Amino acid sequence: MATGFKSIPIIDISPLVAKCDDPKRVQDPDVLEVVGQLDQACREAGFFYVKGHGIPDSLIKDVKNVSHKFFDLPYEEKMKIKLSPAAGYRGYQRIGENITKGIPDMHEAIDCYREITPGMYGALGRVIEGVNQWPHDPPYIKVLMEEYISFCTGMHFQDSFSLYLSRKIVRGIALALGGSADEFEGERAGDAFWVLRVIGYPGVSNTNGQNAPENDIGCGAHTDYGLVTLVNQDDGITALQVRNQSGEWISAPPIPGTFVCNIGDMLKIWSNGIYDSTLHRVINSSPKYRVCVAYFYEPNFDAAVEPLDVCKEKTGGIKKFGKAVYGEHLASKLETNFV
Ligand SMILES: N=C(N)NCCCC[C@H](N)C(=O)O
Ligand SMILES: O=C(O)CCC(=O)C(=O)O
Ligand SMILES: [Fe+2]
Repeated sequence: MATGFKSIPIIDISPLVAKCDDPKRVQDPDVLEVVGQLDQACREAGFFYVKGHGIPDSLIKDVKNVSHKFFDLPYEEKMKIKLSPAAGYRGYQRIGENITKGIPDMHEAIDCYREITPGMYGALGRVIEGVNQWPHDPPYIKVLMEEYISFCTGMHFQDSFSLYLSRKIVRGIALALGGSADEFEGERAGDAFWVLRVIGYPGVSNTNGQNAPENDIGCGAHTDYGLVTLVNQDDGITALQVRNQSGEWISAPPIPGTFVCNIGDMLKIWSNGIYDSTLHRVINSSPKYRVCVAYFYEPNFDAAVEPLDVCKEKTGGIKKFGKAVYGEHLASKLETNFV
């Protein structure tokens, strides 16, 4: 549950990154220290910064630079990869196209999802079947984003997984909940779905006069849908805000070299509400155009999600949530996000 937190903690996860596959990790004091910090941050804010994550700083910067280059292109150029239901909701959405609680968001974006081939998940997967639409300009955007996705999700390297940042964080969270490290492997998230949103938020001076926005909300208050989100935001602009239990909006300013990490709806269910998917929103009140590359690490597309026994025991033995299917949750969001 989000408490009255006033700031968002910073966690150096390097011991977890280095040792999370070591069977002796549960006796390692450095790993246990990180696990304790994760537990506290997830209980109090549902948000934390991660440093010591191992993703090269140059790549973190390059994906933002290439995103700026894309959003700088003329509207007609960007519309060549227009998102549509027929394209599996993949591609470019113009400013105001994404709707949050009935209000158009003042952002533009490229939405990408892990590829779903026809029939892969039967009727459940149909809405999102398709391949990602990448622009031809800037030419290297596809390669760069795919490399970035590999670092976040995992890469097969000589028969074993390596560099899988999200999976490592989720392993730490599984231990923090009192479960085994592989609680979110197998049928739960062993074949994780993912989402990448390349997002652009106009600055206030860019939208004066004729293009005056209908509102100043870059992205309205929402929760994320899956397990954990890794937010890679532009340096120098404070725009992301997180709501605490007193209803105050706490800023999450960019801290160079870190990601902002937050809990999604499926982890709220699995944890039986011990961790909450905290409401957040984006308001870019700076004159500068802001980009954010948000990576969402999700359960298996067809995962049936219900409170873990270990979490139920900790919360009085009562299930606070019924069963949800991740793919259904995503589909219901897509229906209301794009009308
Ligand atoms: N895949 C994720 N999590 N996307 C987050 C988008 C949040 C805005 C959306 N209109 C909404 O209301 O959810
Ligand atoms: O732009 C940001 O900092 C966060 C974006 C976000 O919350 C989202 O896309 O779900
Ligand atoms: Fe979000």
